[in-house]
Amino acid sequence: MTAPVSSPALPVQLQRERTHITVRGLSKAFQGSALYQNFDLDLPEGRIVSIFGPNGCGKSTLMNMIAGLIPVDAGKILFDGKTLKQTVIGYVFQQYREALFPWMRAIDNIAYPLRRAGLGKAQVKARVEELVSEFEIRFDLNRYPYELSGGQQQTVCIMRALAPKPEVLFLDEPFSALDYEMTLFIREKLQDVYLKTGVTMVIVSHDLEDAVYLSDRILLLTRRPTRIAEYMTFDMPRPRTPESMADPRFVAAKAKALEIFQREVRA
Ligand SMILES: Nc1ncnc2c1ncn2[C@@H]1O[C@H](COP(=O)(O)OP(=O)(O)OP(=O)(O)O)[C@@H](O)[C@H]1O
Repeated sequence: MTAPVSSPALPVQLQRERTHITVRGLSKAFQGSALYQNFDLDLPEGRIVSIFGPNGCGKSTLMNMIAGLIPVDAGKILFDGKTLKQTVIGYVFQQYREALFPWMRAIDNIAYPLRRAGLGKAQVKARVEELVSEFEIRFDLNRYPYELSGGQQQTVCIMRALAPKPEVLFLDEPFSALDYEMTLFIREKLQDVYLKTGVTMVIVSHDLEDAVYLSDRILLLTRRPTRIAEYMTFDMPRPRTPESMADPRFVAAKAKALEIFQREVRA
């Protein structure tokens, strides 16, 4: 029997892996200095991939080129054979405080992309209610962003990004502005959403623990001009919990990633 492709609860090795995003011949330079030269990458469908590497190696630039926020100098990026314009994506910014519209209640922030896409009142309401139930929201979404905690604001950002049912969710350092308690909370929410929807996720991370915890694959980058140092697979079963961090498989994966990272930093 063949395992279904989109069943994130199954261990990765039991599932067939399909490529979702294909990056070919990507080049990018800033002020004449090459960051990426003829860079190739495949990102799997229905998986969580973290991007990790030395400071300034181009983690955010890579994700932002794939998400269409930064133009490429050369190269081709396709989503299941389609262009970015033909693909629904979601994006979660690092600075949640600046990402939400302060003049809109949380609920209107979440509904914003749906209204922009022209959905009717009833459809918007139904989708927002679905998200509220998926996220098991227990705070008042009629509040304005400034009335919410950092973790609640980041939750609203993630709900807004997921509202149009994106094929890919991009997250740029989603935990870096959060304290540890909130980091654990948001990680759990992201994992829940992933288990429920199987959405492909790409996460840029500064923190090795974050990079390993949620991921099926960890993309370790070199110093610039940036290449792939290693594209690790981490197939520890889900759901992962804070206790998973003491699991020998987690400890070993983190140690391996750290070793590669240190090698690259010293290179
Ligand atoms: N708009 C820009 N103009 C000039 N240089 C840029 C620009 N954007 C990024 N860079 C340079 O490109 C390199 C990669 O930047 P990027 O932010 O992608 O790296 P990063 O790995 O995400 O960094 P960090 O670890 O510091 O978050 C850095 O050296 C940065 O200074």
